[in-house]
Amino acid sequence: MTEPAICRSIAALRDTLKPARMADERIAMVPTMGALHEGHLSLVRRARQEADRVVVSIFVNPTQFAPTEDFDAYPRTEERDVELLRTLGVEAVFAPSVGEMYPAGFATGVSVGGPSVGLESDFRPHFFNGVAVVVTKLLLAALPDVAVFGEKDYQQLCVVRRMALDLNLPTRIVGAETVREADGLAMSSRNVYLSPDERRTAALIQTVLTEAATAIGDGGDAGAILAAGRERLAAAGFRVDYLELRDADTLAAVTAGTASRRLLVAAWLGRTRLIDNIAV
Ligand SMILES: Nc1ncnc2c1ncn2[C@@H]1O[C@H](COP(=O)(O)OP(=O)(O)OP(=O)(O)O)[C@@H](O)[C@H]1O
Ligand SMILES: CC(C)(CO)[C@@H](O)C(=O)[O-]
Ligand code: BAL
Repeated sequence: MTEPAICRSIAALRDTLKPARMADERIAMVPTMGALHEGHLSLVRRARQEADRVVVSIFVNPTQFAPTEDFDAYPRTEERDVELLRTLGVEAVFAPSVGEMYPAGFATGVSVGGPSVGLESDFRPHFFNGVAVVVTKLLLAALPDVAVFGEKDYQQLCVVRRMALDLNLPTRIVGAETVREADGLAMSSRNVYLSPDERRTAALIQTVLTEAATAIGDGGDAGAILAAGRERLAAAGFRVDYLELRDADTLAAVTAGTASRRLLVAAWLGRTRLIDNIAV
């Protein structure tokens, strides 16, 4: 059991990490919005394999939520989160206030093109600007050697990779596999919004993804397969934002030269928006 240092300020985080840095130890960061589940914990375990010290950030970032979205309702369970992290040997938990991250008069943006175009951006146009600015700030606060992000948020992972490359950030970005419930539903902090009925239906997302990925991989007509997938989800009560096939590296449209493909989905079940993806 390690007692993680709870750092509320960037200065406190840097002080906490200083001895490790002076000793030339490797530092890994896992950025989260808290309400931790097994998916997050798998990222922490991965981070521990990659480095000597692990810092986990817990920050519900207001700039990636639209005014109509669930910033206020987003689950906040810091005490329980720290309890879970205690068992995993985490050096520091960075849990700043909004004021610490966004001082009065904050006026700077980070805007990423390329993989942020389309998909999530068509439905959450503010989202990647908010993610890009906060991830930049988190990485500059901790200056980790490695940062671990989940493939569950596949487009976010691609955007962060692009940004780290373009801005010469001194952090290697590592993607970690999606952790799923027994019925295949991707773990997500927002799954707690689902009613028992919706929770049962939610597993259909993974079924549709795997069946469509297999059919497309076998050479089927992607357009027809995706249309059938959208219809199947709609018939079960989902409101589908997108179910699309993209280049797995750039997230551009698939062409004859595309080396690897990824199928990505976002769909609403009642008031809960679920996302998932799969390699094809
Ligand atoms: N099931 C999962 N498997 C692996 N990584 C995950 C999983 N769920 C989330 N992550 C990763 O954890 C990090 C923090 O994500 P976040 O705190 O937003 O959790 P979340 O469960 O995705 O919540 P939300 O419901 O807000 O999408 C991200 O890199 C995200 O991709
Ligand atoms: C990367 C992140 C922590 C930035 O707020 C968030 O988008 C998330 O939890 O995936
Ligand atoms: N998991 C990504 C954070 C968000 O949806 O706001």
